[in-house]
Amino acid sequence: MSSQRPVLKPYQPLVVGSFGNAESLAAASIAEARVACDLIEIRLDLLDVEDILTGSRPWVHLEGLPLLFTARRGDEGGAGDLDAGKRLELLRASLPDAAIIDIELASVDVSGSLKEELREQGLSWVASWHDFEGRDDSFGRIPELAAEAAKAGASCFKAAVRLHDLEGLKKLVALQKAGAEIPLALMGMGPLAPASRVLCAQHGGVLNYGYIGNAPTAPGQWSARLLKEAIADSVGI
Ligand SMILES: O=C1C[C@@](O)(C(=O)O)C[C@@H](O)[C@@H]1O
Repeated sequence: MSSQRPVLKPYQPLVVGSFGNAESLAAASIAEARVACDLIEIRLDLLDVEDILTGSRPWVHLEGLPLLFTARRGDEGGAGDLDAGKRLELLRASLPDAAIIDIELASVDVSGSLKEELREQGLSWVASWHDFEGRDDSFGRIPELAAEAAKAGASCFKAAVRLHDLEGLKKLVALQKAGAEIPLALMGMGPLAPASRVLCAQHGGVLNYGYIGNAPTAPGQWSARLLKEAIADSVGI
């Protein structure tokens, strides 16, 4: 299976449906997923890693929707604290089914050989970055991190930042509106996450994450179906 590849363009907000556990992935139907999202994120770190490395493909029933594969590192919210070697092995195992790959900006240095394989296969990758604490300096860093992602060859820069107040929300939306040299996907986490996700989609956010099933993959995430409806109702207003 090699799924169709999404085209990332500002002002065409795509909704990404993610699964917080193996049960939610197993229970999802392609019909339900098509209603909820435009592409699916498979969080490899949240699944049975050894099974996947020995050939299991628990996402195969979702064939037909573009699949984005992520093997999240522990210090950016990943489960199991997988080392770089394991995360690379997981991503490699997913390549035949992948439409796009997620690599943390902080993992780019150890992902050289994978990046080379992606290039050979014409697969693009999203550079991601997370701040689960919501540090004061995060907003100021986003433009330089996006520039770094562009320089490393990413086709999109995605950052998720915990928001503490309305000022933070405004700063995040202003950054999304300003854009970057590559497509940008900003999103808040925490109680202000839902508001931030609709506003960022309205202001050019290309990838907008929600969950399918019974467990979010980030604090404050909407269900993908509701997020898709909210974005469809509000983009262009
Ligand atoms: O990087 C992201 C974004 C995310 O952290 C969110 O905030 O919705 C959810 C993760 O599953 C995904 O890999």
